[in-house]
Amino acid sequence: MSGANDAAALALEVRGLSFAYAGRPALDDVSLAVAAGEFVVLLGPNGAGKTTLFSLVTRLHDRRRGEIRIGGFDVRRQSVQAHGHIGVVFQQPTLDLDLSVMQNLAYHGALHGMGRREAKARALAQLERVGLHDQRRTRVRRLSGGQRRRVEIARGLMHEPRLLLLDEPTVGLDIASRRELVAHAHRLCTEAGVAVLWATHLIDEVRPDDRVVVLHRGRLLADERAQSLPARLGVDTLGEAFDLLIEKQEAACE
Ligand SMILES: Nc1ncnc2c1ncn2[C@@H]1O[C@H](COP(=O)(O)OP(=O)(O)OP(=O)(O)O)[C@@H](O)[C@H]1O
Repeated sequence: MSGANDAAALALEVRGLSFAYAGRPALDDVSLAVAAGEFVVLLGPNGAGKTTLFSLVTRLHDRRRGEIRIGGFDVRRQSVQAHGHIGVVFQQPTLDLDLSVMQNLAYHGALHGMGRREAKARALAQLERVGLHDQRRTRVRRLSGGQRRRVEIARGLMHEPRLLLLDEPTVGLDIASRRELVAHAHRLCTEAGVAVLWATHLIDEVRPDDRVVVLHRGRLLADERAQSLPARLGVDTLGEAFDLLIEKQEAACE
């Protein structure tokens, strides 16, 4: 199939990506690949460029340098195929609070060209997966923050994407809800084969086995297993390793 080249095994491939807001660089020569079914943490402090990267992958912004492929498809030249393979949970919640859970999901299904019956079946399946089947008739306004996030994940998976992007999905949630959401995202990879790129600034969301990609001031500073990073940098914890990488980058920019 055209576009499904050697990179087809990769859910996401970003090569040499650079982007600036009105001349101010936000991403500088970023390259990164996420394999099918892989869980990757994109770790960076506020302003690192995480949301900008997601905006370029989803084509909210397009004036950039570099290459982006989703499931082997180029996001510019094969936009329909590429974006058919992607689900997104944005940093800012985007559910309609006055509609029920099911109505929100049905709306998403219609946007993706699903018939009503198909949309309903897919929505119910995803709600079952996130444990919100019983809440399907509840207005979103009445759900907790954690439940709303899970509705957004269910919505993002209705069209069965190969890649799910989550941009700081735990903002505003309590510790138990955060932990549950992280566990859920890992299950999506192992049980459903979805590749997940999880953007966060919170070190405690990273598990030792996770591959962690550190981004700061638009540059990739590390890309390796979380457990190997501290030893490589001669420190004890991932938090210290993260601080050290940021300090070095700050010093280099001065
Ligand atoms: N619309 C915009 N116009 C101008 N500059 C922007 C815009 N959006 C982001 N920036 C700048 O680009 C840089 C990267 O921001 P971005 O939002 O991508 O970072 P982030 O890692 O997602 O941060 P956060 O965790 O705070 O969301 C920052 O310096 C930010 O000020």
